[in-house]
Amino acid sequence: NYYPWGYDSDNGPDQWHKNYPIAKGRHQSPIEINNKEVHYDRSLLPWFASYDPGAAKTILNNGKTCRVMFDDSFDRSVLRGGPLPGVYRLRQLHFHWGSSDDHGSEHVVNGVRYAGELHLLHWNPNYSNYLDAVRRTDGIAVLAIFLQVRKTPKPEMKRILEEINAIKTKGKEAPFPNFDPSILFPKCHDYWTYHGSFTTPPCEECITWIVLREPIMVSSDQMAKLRSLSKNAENEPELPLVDNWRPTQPRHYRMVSASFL
Ligand SMILES: CCCCNCc1ccc(S(N)(=O)=O)cc1
Ligand SMILES: [Zn+2]
Repeated sequence: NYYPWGYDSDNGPDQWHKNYPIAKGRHQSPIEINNKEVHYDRSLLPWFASYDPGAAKTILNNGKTCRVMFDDSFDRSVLRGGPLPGVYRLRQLHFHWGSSDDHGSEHVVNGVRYAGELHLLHWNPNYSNYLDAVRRTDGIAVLAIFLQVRKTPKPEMKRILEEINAIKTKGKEAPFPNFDPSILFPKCHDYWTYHGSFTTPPCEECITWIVLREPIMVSSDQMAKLRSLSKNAENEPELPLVDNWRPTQPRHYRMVSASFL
């Protein structure tokens, strides 16, 4: 009998491999990024995002995260440069967060956990579609940005957090027009990059990760807003949608390159 994966003890990250064997692969994400093991690669180029605000479509609570979907029917919003061989199309963005401000990110930097992590997912249009791209080692690129709690809220997060009330429960979706996610980027574009996987089932190892060194500052109230989402459907008992992060996975001699000294 089918039992959906999740983040609880009976269906959480330690159980995923039973239905998704790739979860025990050698190129899994997230990982711990330690300065001592990072390789400075001076050949790494800067990355560039050219996003069309008109590509933003809807915002959804899928019971696992809060996700904004974009029109990826052509090269309308793209990421290029950095470690990427060409342009990759923006398909969606989503978040991972904790049950309190002291944890919630998926990647961990020198032992530091952040309150959350924003993922912008892009796919390689050399492949016929997204599902084809997820079967390729160079199919997907995810730009990851840490959320750090400080007194000052990030005004650019307001637009997303205002929509939370419309998507409180699993399956709820609302229109989300005219949004350019690059307003969420930090000033500094320094990054680490390595080859890894989806951090949720099916855990395919198809992702070029681009993890920004500089976190964006959000307020504790803004994190509380994310935590006000529920993972249950409307007519079910309320279950808070929190701690939707996967613990770090073995690095297995993978090279983590840094674009900065
Ligand atoms: C075949 C279906 C592929 C899974 N598509 C959802 C998805 C997107 C992004 C991430 S993450 N957290 O690695 O960025 C996980 C799962
Ligand atoms: Zn993610």
